[in-house]
Amino acid sequence: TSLPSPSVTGVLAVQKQAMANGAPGALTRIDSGASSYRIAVGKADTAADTAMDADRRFRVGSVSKTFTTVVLLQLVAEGRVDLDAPANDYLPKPLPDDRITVRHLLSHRSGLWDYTNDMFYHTVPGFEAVRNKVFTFQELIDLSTAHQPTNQPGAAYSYSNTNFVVLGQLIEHVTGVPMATQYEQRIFQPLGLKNTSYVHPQTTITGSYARGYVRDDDTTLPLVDSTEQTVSWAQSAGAVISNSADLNRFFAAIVSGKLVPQPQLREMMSMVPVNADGTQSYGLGLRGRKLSCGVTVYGHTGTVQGYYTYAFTTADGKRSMTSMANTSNNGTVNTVLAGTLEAAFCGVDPV
Ligand SMILES: C[C@@H](NC(=O)[C@@H](C)NC(=O)CCCC[C@H](NC(=O)C[NH3+])C(=O)[O-])C(=O)O
Repeated sequence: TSLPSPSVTGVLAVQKQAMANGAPGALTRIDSGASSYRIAVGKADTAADTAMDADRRFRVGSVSKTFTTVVLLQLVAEGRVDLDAPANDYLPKPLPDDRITVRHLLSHRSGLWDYTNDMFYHTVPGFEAVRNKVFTFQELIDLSTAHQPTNQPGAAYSYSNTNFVVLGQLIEHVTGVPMATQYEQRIFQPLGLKNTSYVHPQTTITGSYARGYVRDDDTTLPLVDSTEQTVSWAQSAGAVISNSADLNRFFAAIVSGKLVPQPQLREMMSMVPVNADGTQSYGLGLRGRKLSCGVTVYGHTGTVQGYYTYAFTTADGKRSMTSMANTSNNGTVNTVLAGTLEAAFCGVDPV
């Protein structure tokens, strides 16, 4: 199916609206066949008054979950992990419920409590308390299992960072190889993702990058520069650094079968609706969004202190889009930024 041409004016309008609602800057890159569009507004560094540009690196937050999923599904294809086996078969310390399977973790159906609900109840104090901390996977899992589950295993979709922290621990326990090496050898190097890295627990972003600014719960206070942090509170659930070109290439490679063999890709892209009107769905470490022009795009969103990300591609990988606004704890900006999907894939110009 041929898509409408991307609307550059539509992307620009959405990015300006994001700035009007408090984002210091925003960027979008669209790759469509042989054409690339790079659109940026505002500032990458407000103190230095540096302009944003679409090639800058940033923290991708939960888009990291798809990187972790690719590693896991490669292990499934290698016969080293069974999707429907109890996760406890592969963990150093058992989860409280033996009925939680690997698939439950990948599809956010385990019921494991999301420890970030407590950790970031107060946004800036919560962030300041952990920004230089280094956690083990087990410490994060223990924070979660101190709470009752949100649902019986498999009974409901309940998004939780804990699921992908458990998957990081599972991958390291099964292979004896750290996540950083897994990402590097199985994804970054084979795809030539030169602007993508996993430097946990280092706090700095190398190369050309955008600084991120988290908004205080008291919105009258100035934004807090949240660029330097370990992201140890998320790790395999949110600590990857990348840029728009690399994320576009990553998602196009996934749906084109370049990273995950067909049998596992089919599992990954078996989407379950997660909202009332069915426009949003979740597969295995993958979000689906049905847009106004009838096309469904596949990818992931990300929220980490200072950065909102949308990274999606068409089912055939022929058109990909990544957009980022360098603020967070600002629901309006997050919602407004989703408009880049309509502009990029449906040619919608909101003005
Ligand atoms: C939802 C998103 N999830 C992620 O990207 C994961 C890694 N991030 C979170 O769970 C949010 C952590 C708090 C952010 C903080 N918020 C607060 O502290 C709220 N009190 C902030 O906005 O910076 C996704 O999957 O798309």
